[in-house]
Amino acid sequence: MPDALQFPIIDLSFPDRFSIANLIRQGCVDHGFFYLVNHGVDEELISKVFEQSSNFFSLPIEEKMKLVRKNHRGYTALYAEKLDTTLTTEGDSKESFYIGPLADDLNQWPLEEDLPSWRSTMETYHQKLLSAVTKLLSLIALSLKLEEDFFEKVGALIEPLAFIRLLHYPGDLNSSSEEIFGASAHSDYGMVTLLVTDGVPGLQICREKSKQPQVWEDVPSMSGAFIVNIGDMMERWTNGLFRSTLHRVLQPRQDRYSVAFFTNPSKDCTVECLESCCTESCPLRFPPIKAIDYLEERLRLTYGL
Ligand SMILES: O=C(O)CCC(=O)C(=O)O
Ligand SMILES: [Fe+2]
Repeated sequence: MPDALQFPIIDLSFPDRFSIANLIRQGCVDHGFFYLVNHGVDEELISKVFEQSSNFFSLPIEEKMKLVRKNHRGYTALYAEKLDTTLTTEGDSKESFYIGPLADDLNQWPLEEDLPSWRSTMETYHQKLLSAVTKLLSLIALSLKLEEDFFEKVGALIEPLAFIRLLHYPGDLNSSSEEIFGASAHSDYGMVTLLVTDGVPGLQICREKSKQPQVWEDVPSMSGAFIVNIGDMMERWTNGLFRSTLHRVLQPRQDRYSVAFFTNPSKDCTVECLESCCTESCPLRFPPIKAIDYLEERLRLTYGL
């Protein structure tokens, strides 16, 4: 058995930004994962989000299906999504709910009389997370020896395509198939993801995607911390220097809830290899691509649209 994973702990309030940036670099190069503490998002708000998430998933399926996913917002039922597109089995044993950018009016919301304060809780969470991610991205820019406002300057943060995903993995499914996962193996598509779980284990990473047999290691959750992981678009920007690590969630034996916050660049932002990351010994791996084109292609593959 490999030793338990130890990711760096990044303290967003730490005054020495350069030493924090170095630690971020280490986390992103070695694992593509780190923990984030003192992120400015209240415990109380996080608890409210979990409570409201459980309120929604407890509704009868007919009610949930009224908000079925459209424009990548709303409800996705159990087995309806398969993150590992190579698997031939039925989909992942989770249900989820997406809430996208607040400004464009595409979100779907439960009625206020059914779930009071649901919408306002999620909107507050979206705003708070976006502000934490914006601070984090300035440190990520420093960690890449760029100016702190690099991601603003390239237009990634004009109207970032940021999504909350509420997740529920039912614990009572008793599936006999070993091929069914809560969330099958995947990497995230965007720049960074901030994840918080209810502490029920299940998340695992595979650090060497192409090594066979694959080695999967448990990711412990840390109370009060976000688990942060690098997504594919950041991997493309850094020509693979920062890893977008394969991860999955095992089917839990008890109910498991988590909340992911995916940050993708604004739709017209071009994701192209940083000059400092393309060298003779590390030639260009990914051509430039517009964020929206990349995201839509990945969603098409996942949802088979
Ligand atoms: O629920 C988790 O712990 C991870 C979820 C995840 O990886 C995802 O939604 O992309
Ligand atoms: Fe993920």
